[in-house]
Amino acid sequence: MLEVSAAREIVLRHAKRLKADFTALMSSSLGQVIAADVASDVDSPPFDKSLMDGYAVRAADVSPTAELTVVEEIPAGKMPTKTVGPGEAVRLFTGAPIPPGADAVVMREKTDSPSADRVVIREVPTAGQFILRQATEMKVGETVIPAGTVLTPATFGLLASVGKTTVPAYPQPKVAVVATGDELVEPNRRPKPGQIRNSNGPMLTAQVALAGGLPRYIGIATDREDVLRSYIAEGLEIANVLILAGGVSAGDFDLVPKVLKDCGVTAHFHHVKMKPGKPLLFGTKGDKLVFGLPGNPVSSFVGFELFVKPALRVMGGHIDPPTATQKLTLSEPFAANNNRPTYHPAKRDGDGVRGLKWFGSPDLRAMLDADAFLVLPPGEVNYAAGAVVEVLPINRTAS
Ligand SMILES: Nc1nc2c(c(=O)[nH]1)N[C@H]1C(S)=C(S)[C@@H](COP(=O)(O)OP(=O)(O)OC[C@H]3O[C@@H](n4cnc5c(N)ncnc54)[C@H](O)[C@@H]3O)O[C@H]1N2
Ligand code: MOO
Repeated sequence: MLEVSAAREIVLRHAKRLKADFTALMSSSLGQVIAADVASDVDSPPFDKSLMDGYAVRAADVSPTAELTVVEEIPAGKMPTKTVGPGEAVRLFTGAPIPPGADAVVMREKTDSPSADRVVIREVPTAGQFILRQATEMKVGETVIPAGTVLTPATFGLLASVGKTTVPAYPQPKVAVVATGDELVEPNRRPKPGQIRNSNGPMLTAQVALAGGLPRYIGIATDREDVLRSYIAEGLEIANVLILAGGVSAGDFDLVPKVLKDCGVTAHFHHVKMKPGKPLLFGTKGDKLVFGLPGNPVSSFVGFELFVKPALRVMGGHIDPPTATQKLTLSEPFAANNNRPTYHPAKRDGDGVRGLKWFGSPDLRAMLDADAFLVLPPGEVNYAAGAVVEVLPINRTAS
């Protein structure tokens, strides 16, 4: 059976970055990755500008208690029309251009104004003070946002300052989600005897969104080949990635592997040496990726984190698949005995981590507090508090 690392390599070999397209700067594009370097079309600031409200002066002119003639007033947004000569000052405001001749700004609080055209300067300025030189932040033609940058609020602001309202970016992969199983009803229904609610659908669509994909929930496919076939066909039609949850193991009603094959999907693996989530299937049809996640909710969750999420990150143009594990110290003793490498729900605890109480793959409730998994080797483990363990962190929210 394939190790997790080998299975992930197979997935990543098939996950290709999507073709970049122009994206408007809207909240829905936050998190997308910019596909080409963005250069500035302006100097910023475009002129030497004042960092304070006050007076532009010639530093060499100003002795303690110098009185200067105010020759002009420059609000932000206006250009100076006069040169500051000896014994002269210009009244100006934060953001206003520095007039020629001046080489320092004195804050208004350090001055007195005996009349509209006179100012007494009560501090001796150093040359250059409170002046932000032209192009300190960026020069015309300079690359200010390299390809690979993620669209964040700061990126939006920077793009706006260089005149961009759209930018080439990798699209978010579209991900169709299908739940399978005759026992399932949607969450707004009361389950009848033998039924349970579909928790994987909402959980997986949320995981897709958090991983930077665009979820498209298709519905619950019953355990009939024709129904499953039509859901699979729809998913393959509308999305870059199709996720099915349930129906992938060995039962008579576990139809997913067979129907995927009928639909032209080539399976690359169908079992991974891990717990939970062993009967996980990965296949492709052309450039579409297909994941058959085992139906137990925590199996689906772990399968998504380990295999679907790295694929979505690559497809969305992210540079590093964000599934690296970390070494953390256990804050409490932890013991387990599993026959396969196991991902056990855990919670980070200060600088350390602790294993959560969990009875296995159907126990989604244990995930309520989880923000990581302990990555446990197979066999018996008996760790004391303070032992260093491998941990797979998970994002719980967008922040
Ligand atoms: N003979 C074997 N039986 C099983 C094997 C095996 O290798 N041989 N593997 C076991 C393992 S491990 C897992 S995990 C499960 C996964 O099986 P399936 O993917 O076929 O999942 P189902 O049988 O459809 O469901 C399993 C379990 O999860 C519940 N479920 C399914 N979908 C949802 C959903 N959308 N929301 C909430 N709960 C869901 C379902 O009712 C079942 O209880 O197979 C073992 N069996
Ligand atoms: O691996 Mo299954 O996911 O044990 O429950």
